[in-house]
Amino acid sequence: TQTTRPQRILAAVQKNATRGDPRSVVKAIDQFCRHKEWAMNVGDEKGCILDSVVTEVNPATVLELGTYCGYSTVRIASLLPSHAKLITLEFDPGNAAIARQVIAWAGLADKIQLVEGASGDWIPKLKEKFGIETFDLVFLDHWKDRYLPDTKLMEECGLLRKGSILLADNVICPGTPDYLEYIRNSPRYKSQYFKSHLEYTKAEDGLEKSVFLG
Ligand SMILES: Cc1ccc(Cc2cc(O)c(O)c(C(=O)NC/C=C/[C@H]3O[C@@H](n4cnc5c(N)ncnc54)[C@H](O)[C@@H]3O)c2)cc1
Ligand SMILES: [Mg+2]
Repeated sequence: TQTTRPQRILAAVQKNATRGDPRSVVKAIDQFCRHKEWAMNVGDEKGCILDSVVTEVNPATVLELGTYCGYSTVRIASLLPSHAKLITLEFDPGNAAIARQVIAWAGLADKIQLVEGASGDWIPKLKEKFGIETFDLVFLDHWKDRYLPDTKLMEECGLLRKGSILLADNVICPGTPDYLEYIRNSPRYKSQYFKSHLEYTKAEDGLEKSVFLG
């Protein structure tokens, strides 16, 4: 019977990556997606920008919207300080199941809380459920029409503090026009665009980094 793309990604990790070595998991997925089968991971080029933002922010609390197979989850968590926690939301059960195994292979299960459910349902519950005050860093990489409503929801739920960083993937391709318009024109954010390319291709894409000003 036919496997799914996430299942093929997990197989590539289990075949080519070293257990407990997050960077080898990242490398195995990038190799597979570059040479065998494209997939919507943030990828290595934008991944290096992601790494630099994570290293600069050195966050104690991270929220990721849209786990998919766990590529960026593992990439971010591999750079976090020991006490830091990453919560990642994924509503597709198949993707969540694969991501859990990718995260386990990387040896990062104790740093990552994968929540199976929709961002709109879960963002209002994160404080009470996980004892989170605010997030130091949010990585947005889920359905592009959810970036804006979920950002407004995070504001309303008091999950952002002065200095919280939002990092959004795909602001050019597929594109998130309503989010960009809002975040670039809001007096409550200071934004910066990092030009790059759509993962594993030559098409333009980029990350938008925004600081919440309170
Ligand atoms: C035209 C065109 C099409 C596609 C591309 C290529 C391209 C390149 C990229 O980097 C991309 O990130 C994407 C993209 O569409 N990403 C969507 C990612 C979804 C994952 O997140 C999950 N999810 C989606 N909404 C939610 C939600 N509310 N709560 C919880 N999980 C959610 C889904 O279950 C998936 O696991 C596409 C480029 C150009
Ligand atoms: Mg993306």
